[in-house]
Amino acid sequence: MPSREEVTYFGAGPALLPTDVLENAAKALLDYDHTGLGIAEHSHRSQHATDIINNAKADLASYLDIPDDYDILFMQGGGSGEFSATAYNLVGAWVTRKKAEILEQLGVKSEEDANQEELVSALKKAVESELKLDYLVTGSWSLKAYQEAGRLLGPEHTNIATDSRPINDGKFGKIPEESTWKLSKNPAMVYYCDNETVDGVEFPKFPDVLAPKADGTGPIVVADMSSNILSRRIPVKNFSVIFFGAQKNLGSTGVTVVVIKKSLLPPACPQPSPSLMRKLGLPIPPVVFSYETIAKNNSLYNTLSIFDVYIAGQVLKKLLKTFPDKVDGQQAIADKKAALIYGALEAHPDIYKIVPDKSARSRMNICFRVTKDNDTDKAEAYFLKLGTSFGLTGLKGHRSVGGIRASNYNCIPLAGAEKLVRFLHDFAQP
Ligand SMILES: O=C(O)C(=O)[C@H](O)COP(=O)(O)O
Ligand SMILES: N[C@@H](CCC(=O)O)C(=O)O
Repeated sequence: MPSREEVTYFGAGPALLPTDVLENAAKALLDYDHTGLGIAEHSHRSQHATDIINNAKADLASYLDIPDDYDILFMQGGGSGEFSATAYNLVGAWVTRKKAEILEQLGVKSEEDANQEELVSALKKAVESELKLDYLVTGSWSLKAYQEAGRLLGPEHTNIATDSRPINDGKFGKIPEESTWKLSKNPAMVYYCDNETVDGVEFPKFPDVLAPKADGTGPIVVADMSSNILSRRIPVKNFSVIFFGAQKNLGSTGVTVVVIKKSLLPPACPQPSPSLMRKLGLPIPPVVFSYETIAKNNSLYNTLSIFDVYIAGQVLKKLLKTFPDKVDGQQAIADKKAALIYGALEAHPDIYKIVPDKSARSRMNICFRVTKDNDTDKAEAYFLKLGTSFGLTGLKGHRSVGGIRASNYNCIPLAGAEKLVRFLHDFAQP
């Protein structure tokens, strides 16, 4: 049986966690902070829990330079839960904005003062003719998010603003030119997945076409950063919502983080009443997916896994200690590891074929095929077997696409990436 030190695990998530964090967490499971009670046993209503949440929020804000006009929520339900939550909450916010516009047109101050029939009828008309959610479909996860929105709202309210497959032989692997995107007029949100884990595609930078204008106005941008958060600097100000599951670059499976602009929360933007949404034929989020409920309760509307927040908090403390220049320091290492691995693959084009186009290659999930003697299946099976025997594990591609995938998350040490690079060169020898 190999020891922890002998294995470099390149799985796509859950992923490696720092050993010292796990050692401390193991102790905290038995006795948290000399209280004689483990961290998973303490009440989520205790001061300990509140401190853990507040410290993790502050450290995340510091590490990523998240401005004060954003809130940070810890939620449950994973990435898939957020596919639904973003659609529910952003549609609610759209209705709130539209309602304010209509009330102004009607010349009344508040919803109560309006003629209800008139208001509902005008809103219904707006929903039918204008309500759209835009999706940039560049891989399996953004496709799933788009499909979920269609399931919840009806496909007539969703718009694929761009789809990578038609420009790449029916497969994901490229990001279409921004000039070809068909964005809707004032959509409830423009949604994209910054890094597609399954397909190895990452946006090289924030899309220019979505950037706010000089006066600060611009589209409402929502991004899934589940698999590349904390690995590079992001222009937080350009986003209305950023979400990510913890289990790749932040911590253990069990919490999903939402970074949300406060202007989407009360008092600036309260969600419409359930009865209004029902009259409009629009869905109402389950209360645990309501951002305003979670924000109002500082992520403790219901029982949260404080143990998972604790681990995320410990990882953040470690990152802040390791990188005085915060996420820029981590970015330099992530980029270096990715460049080394891609370099080794490119050195043997007869054996390795990198799946995505060079312009959209992910630094986090390096997807490639292996062929020897014209036999890909045999070569990949042998690659995985041999890799495992050298302690290089978790390299199998996602079951939907096959191939090999080396996930280069934060916790893969440089030495681990270098070991993979040596293996790639050795394996390529005749
Ligand atoms: O993006 C990925 O990669 C993921 O693994 C998803 O965020 C996972 O989603 P859930 O399984 O948490 O729904
Ligand atoms: N993030 C993992 C999980 C996928 C899954 O749920 O199948 C991956 O992309 O491989």
